[in-house]
Amino acid sequence: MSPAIETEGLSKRYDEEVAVNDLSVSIDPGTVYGFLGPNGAGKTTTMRMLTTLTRPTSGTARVAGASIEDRDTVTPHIGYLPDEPPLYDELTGREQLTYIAGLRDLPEAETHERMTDLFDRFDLLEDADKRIDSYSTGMRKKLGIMQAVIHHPRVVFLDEPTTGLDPRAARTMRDTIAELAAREMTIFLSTHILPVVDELADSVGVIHEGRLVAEGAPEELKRRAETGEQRSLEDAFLDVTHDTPETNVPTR
Ligand SMILES: Nc1ncnc2c1ncn2[C@@H]1O[C@H](COP(=O)(O)OP(=O)(O)OP(=O)(O)O)[C@@H](O)[C@H]1O
Repeated sequence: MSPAIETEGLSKRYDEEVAVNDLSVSIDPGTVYGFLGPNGAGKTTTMRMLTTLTRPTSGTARVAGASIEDRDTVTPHIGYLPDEPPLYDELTGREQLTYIAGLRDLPEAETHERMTDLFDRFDLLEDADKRIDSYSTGMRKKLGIMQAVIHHPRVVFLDEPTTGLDPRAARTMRDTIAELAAREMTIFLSTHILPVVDELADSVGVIHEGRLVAEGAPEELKRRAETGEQRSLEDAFLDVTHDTPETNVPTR
């Protein structure tokens, strides 16, 4: 079974700033991979390289079996929910999804069926025909994930998917992520919300100043290597990123 995501020495430099430094990971299909790191650690830059939106300075990566240099082969197999979902404010939610499904060459009947299911699941049926410029932040986020998965991609990249959602919507988002993973979708999940990672991730990578500083199952990261003592994922995160509890790392 070839990895869903595989990177080898992936690096991105902006002038003097090394945003991502020699990143090598291998992620199996059907895995939820929690990608953690403090602000400015290199998470978004990594996701932008893996989704072919920005080119690496050096190193290679394959996503869903194709090189990220081969944008046309990669993009049909991936979905991406960036921090700010790319939406057309003047469209309605339904028009936006129809447009995206059209770009993805999804047949009309399937589009209709999946759209109805997604609007229902995220409790947006009543708002489906309202213009996006009337949507709240949480509603935009919901529509953002809907358009990231409507074509049933093999690999989906989610940047802070639960931020801005109320508790019920956050629950729906977590349930949806778990369901997608059960359907063999690979989820690359970047978030600061450690309980979400703790609940969903099969594997966790921690990036700090562009480098991968820890990787393993959440349970492994929580177990102190030397003593076997259990600690929280928050403690583990703060430890490997050399922050202290005073540095205001959001955990909810
Ligand atoms: N277009 C750019 N030009 C210059 N520097 C950039 C650019 N994009 C990112 N950087 C820098 O690269 C580093 C990594 O940024 P990135 O956005 O990947 O971090 P992040 O882990 O996603 O952070 P956050 O959690 O705050 O979203 C930061 O120091 C940032 O200033």
